[in-house]
Amino acid sequence: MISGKKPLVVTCGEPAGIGPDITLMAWLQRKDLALPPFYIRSDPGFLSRRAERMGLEIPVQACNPEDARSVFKTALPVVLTGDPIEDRPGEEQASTARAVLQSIEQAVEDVARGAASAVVTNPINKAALYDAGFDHPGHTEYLGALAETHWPDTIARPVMMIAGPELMVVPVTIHIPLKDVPSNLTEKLILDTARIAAADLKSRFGIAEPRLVLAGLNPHAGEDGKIGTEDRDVIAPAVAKLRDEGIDARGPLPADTLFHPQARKTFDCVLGMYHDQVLVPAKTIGFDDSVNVTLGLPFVRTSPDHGTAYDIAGTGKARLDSFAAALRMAGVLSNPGKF
Ligand SMILES: NC(=O)C1=CN([C@@H]2O[C@H](COP(=O)(O)OP(=O)(O)OC[C@H]3O[C@@H](n4cnc5c(N)ncnc54)[C@H](O)[C@@H]3O)[C@@H](O)[C@H]2O)C=CC1
Ligand SMILES: NCC(=O)COP(=O)(O)O
Repeated sequence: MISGKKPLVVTCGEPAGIGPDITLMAWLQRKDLALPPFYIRSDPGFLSRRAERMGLEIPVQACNPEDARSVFKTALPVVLTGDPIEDRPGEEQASTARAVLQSIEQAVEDVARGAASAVVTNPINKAALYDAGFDHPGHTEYLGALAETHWPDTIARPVMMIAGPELMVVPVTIHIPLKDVPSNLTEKLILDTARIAAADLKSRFGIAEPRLVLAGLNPHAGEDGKIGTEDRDVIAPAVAKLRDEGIDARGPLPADTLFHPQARKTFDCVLGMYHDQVLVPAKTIGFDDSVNVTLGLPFVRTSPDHGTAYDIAGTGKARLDSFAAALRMAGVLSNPGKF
C-alpha cells in the first residue's frame, strides 16, 4: 500500500462505458490488489445505482477531496462534480458531456492545489465529446492545455506512452487521420517527443540510459528513399541529432520486425510514427496490463489502455487489470520513495 498522504483523483470518464464499473470494482478489491487510496469526481447517486445494477454491495460516500483518504477505508469516496447522471450503460447521452469535462478539469485543479497526488482518467467517448464542442483530440492534448493554465510557468508538451511489462511505446503523431501523418511528421516533432521520452524514462521510470528505437514510417524504413522519403529525409536526421545529444536512439528501423520477443530485448521504448503503428503491438501484447501514461506534464496522469467498452458496460464483465495497473503506476510515480 502506498503511504503517501494525498489520494489519487479518478475522473468520471464516459458514464455509459465501463469506467464506473472498474472504479467500483477497484474500490472493492483495494486491499487484495494493494491499491493506493483514490476518490472519483462524479455523481454519487449514479455510482450507487451502477453498483446496484452490477450486484455489488458498495457504500458510496459523497465527500471533499480532503476527507477522501479516510473515507476510502470504508466507502468509495465521491466528490460531487457536474450534473446528475442517469445510469444507462451502453447508451450515449449528449447531456453527460459537461460533467465528463468538468471532472477532468477539476481533477487537474485538485492536483494543482495539492488536494490530490495524481490524475487517473477513465475512458471518454471522444466522438461524443467532439459533438459537444470539445476541441482537443483526446485527454493527452487536453491535459497539456490544462497544465499550462494551472502551472503558468510550464510549457507542457504532452507525450502519450503506453507502458506494459513487456513493451513501452510512444506514438509521435497521436490522434490525427492517417493521411495527415507524413505532413505532420517533422524533425522538430520527433526531436521534442524523443527528448521528453528519454528524460521521463530516466527521471520517472528510473531507467538510467533509456534505449530508444524509432520505427520507420514506410515499408522497410523506405529502402533508402526508394519507398517513401520521410525515413531518409526526416527520421534519420532526427536520430542523428538525438545521438549527438547523447540520447541512445536508433533508427529508423523497419517497423514490421521491431516487436518480436528477441527484438524487444534490445530497447526500452519504441517511438512509432503514428498511433496504430505502436498501439496495435502494445495492446496485442499487453492489453490487460498496460497503462496509458502522459509524459511531459508537470503532474502525473495515467489511464487504463482500453476505451469505453460500451458492449459490456454495467455487466460486470470488464477486466480490472489495466485500471488497477494505472492506479498503482500513478501511486508510484507521484510518491517516489514513499512505499
Ligand atoms: N483513454 C481514453 O479515454 C480512451 C478512449 N477510447 C474511446 O473508447 C471508445 C471505444 O473504443 P474502442 O476502440 O471500441 O475500444 P475499447 O477498448 O472500448 O473496446 C475494444 C474491445 O475490447 C473490449 N474491452 C475493452 N476494455 C475491456 C476490459 N477492461 N475488459 C474486458 N474487455 C474490454 C471491449 O468490450 C471491446 O470488445 C471510443 O469512443 C474511443 O474514443 C479508446 C481508447 C482510450
Ligand atoms: N488509444 C489510446 C487513446 O486514444 C487514449 O487517448 P487519450 O484520451 O488518453 O489521449
